[in-house]
Amino acid sequence: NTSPHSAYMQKCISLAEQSPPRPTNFRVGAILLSRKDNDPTGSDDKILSTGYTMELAGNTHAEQCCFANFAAVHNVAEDEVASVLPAEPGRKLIMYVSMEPCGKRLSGNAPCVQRITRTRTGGREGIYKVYFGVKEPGTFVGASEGCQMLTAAGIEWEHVSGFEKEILTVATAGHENSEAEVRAALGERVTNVDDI
Ligand SMILES: Nc1nc(=O)c(N)c(NC[C@H](O)[C@H](O)[C@H](O)COP(=O)(O)O)[nH]1
Ligand SMILES: [Zn+2]
Repeated sequence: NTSPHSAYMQKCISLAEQSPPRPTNFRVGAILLSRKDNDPTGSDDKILSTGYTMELAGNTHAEQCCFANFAAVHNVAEDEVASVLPAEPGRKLIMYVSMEPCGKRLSGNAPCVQRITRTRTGGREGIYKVYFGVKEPGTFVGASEGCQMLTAAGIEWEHVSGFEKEILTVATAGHENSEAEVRAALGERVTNVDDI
């Protein structure tokens, strides 16, 4: 039985490729889905929403757009998305993102970890686990703390390896010296995922 992670990571990369290149952020893609418990191949997955950086007007992140798109379909604002996310017994909400959700944003806008954590308000289970393809490089905020913040919020996360170079190349396409940045980020990649 094959794991579905690689296929979803490749889908996140194709989503990220739709993002307009900018020197001031990363091009990222995100998928929100509902997965049946004990379904390791994701054979019964239900895709709920997708998003990519700047898909929606303004300085928007992939995860933010993913939530906003779902919220819009259910006639609520993005910050109310928790109230319309499905909460079905025997199923979990899972997010795939090409890059580690941000814990801080230079713009000061709400970071995506906060948006993910917010899905758990009102006693709702919300997002259960986040899969990402690469840690956020230090370009904008230095050492990223997204996954530590997810852990602190009781949200599981997992690094899906094998796509780092591709994800970083897409993410930094609008940057001054994308190649050097990718090389540096790959160099700074921790050898032991547990050190992430
Ligand atoms: N996970 C993630 N998804 C995105 O869609 C995106 N653009 C980033 N990027 C993280 C980076 O840290 C911020 O883009 C900079 O900190 C600038 O902040 P703004 O984006 O202007 O709020 N990270
Ligand atoms: Zn973000």
